[in-house]
Amino acid sequence: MLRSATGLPFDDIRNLVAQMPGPDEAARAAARARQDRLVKPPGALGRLEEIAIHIAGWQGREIPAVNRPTVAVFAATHGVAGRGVSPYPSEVTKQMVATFTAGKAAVNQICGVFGAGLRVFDLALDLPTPDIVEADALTEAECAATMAFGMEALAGEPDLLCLGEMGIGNTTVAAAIFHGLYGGEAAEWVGPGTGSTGETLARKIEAVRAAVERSRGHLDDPLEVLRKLGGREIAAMAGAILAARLQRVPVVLDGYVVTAAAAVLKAMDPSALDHCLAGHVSAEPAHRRVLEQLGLVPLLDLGMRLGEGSGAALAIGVVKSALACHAGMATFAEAGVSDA
Ligand SMILES: Cc1cc2ncn([C@H]3O[C@H](COP(=O)(O)O)[C@@H](O)[C@H]3O)c2cc1C
Ligand SMILES: O=C(O)c1cccnc1
Repeated sequence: MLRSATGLPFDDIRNLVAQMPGPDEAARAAARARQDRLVKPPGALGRLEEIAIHIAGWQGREIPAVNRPTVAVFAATHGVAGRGVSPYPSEVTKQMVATFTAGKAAVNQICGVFGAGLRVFDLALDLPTPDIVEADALTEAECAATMAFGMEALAGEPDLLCLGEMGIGNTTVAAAIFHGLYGGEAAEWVGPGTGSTGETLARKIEAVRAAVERSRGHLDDPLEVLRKLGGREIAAMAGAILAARLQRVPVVLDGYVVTAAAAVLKAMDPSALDHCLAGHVSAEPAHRRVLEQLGLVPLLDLGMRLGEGSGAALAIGVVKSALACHAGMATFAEAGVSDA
C-alpha cells in the first residue's frame, strides 16, 4: 500500500511523481553515436533510430534489448455502462477475461507473434464502480490503492511494458477524463467505441457532459479527475505507467482508453510520459487529437479500434525490429563499406 504514516494517499502518489527519474543521457548519446556509425545513410531508418535511442536511454545501456516484453491488460466494470452507452452488455468484460485466459482473443495472437507475455489483472469485476453521472467512481483511498495495485504489472520485471484494458463502457469513461482535463464540448471527445451510433451515441455524449458537469470545481486536480470520472482499470494503468517510470522501464501505450490513464499523469507533470511510446493511433476519432495534446506520435496507424492492448502489442514488432537493427548491424568500418 502507498499510505504513509503522515500523508493522504494522493500525497503519496504526488511524492512518487516528484521522484520520477529521467533517462540515462550517456546511454542515449552512445546509442545515437552508434546509429550514426551503422552501415546506412544517417537517418535512413527513420523513427526506428529514435526508438532504439529511446529504449537505450530508459534501459540505461548503449545496446538495449527487449527479451521479456509484457502486455498487462487491466479489466474493470463500470456503473455508467448501465446507461446504455455501449452496444454490448457489461457481462462481456468477464467473458473477454475468460477469452484472454483461454488464449483466444486478438491480443493473445499478437503476443504470440512477438513472444510477449500477457498478464490479465481483474479488478473486482463483480463490483462495478458507481455510475459517474451520479457519483464519484472511486474514493481517494480506493483510487490510490488501485494505482498501487497497477504497479504489480512490473512484478515480472518486463523490459518493455505494454498496457491494455477491457471494460465495457470505458470509452465513455475515457472521454469523460479527456473532457474533464481538456475542456471543450463533451461531443468533441466522444466517439463510437465498440460501435455506438444514434441513440446510444447520444446517451454517451450526455453521460460524459453530465459526469464532467457534476465534477466542476475539482477539474484542476488530475488525480481528482481520475478518481471522480475514471474506473479501476484507468487508475491501475496510471499506477503501472508511473511504476514503470520509477524503474526506468519503457512503456508502450495502446489506444484511446489507455491514453486516458497516461493523460492524467501528463497533467500532473509534463515529463511524466517521457518513457512512453504511443503504440498506435486508434480509429476512435478523438485519439489523434489527444496524442497531439500529449506530444506523442503514434508508431502505427492501422484503423484498429479494439483495445485489449492489441495496438501496443503490435508495436512490439516495431520496437524489436528497431533494436535488432541497432544491435545487429555492422558499422561502416566493420563492414568495410565506404562512408559518404
Ligand atoms: C467482444 C469485445 C472484445 C473487446 N476487446 C476490447 N474491447 C473494447 O471495448 C470496450 C470499450 O468500448 P465501449 O465503451 O463501446 O464499451 C473495452 O472493453 C475495450 O477494451 C472489446 C469489446 C467487445 C465487445
Ligand atoms: O482505442 C481504444 O482504446 C478503443 C477503441 C474502441 C474500443 N475500445 C478501445
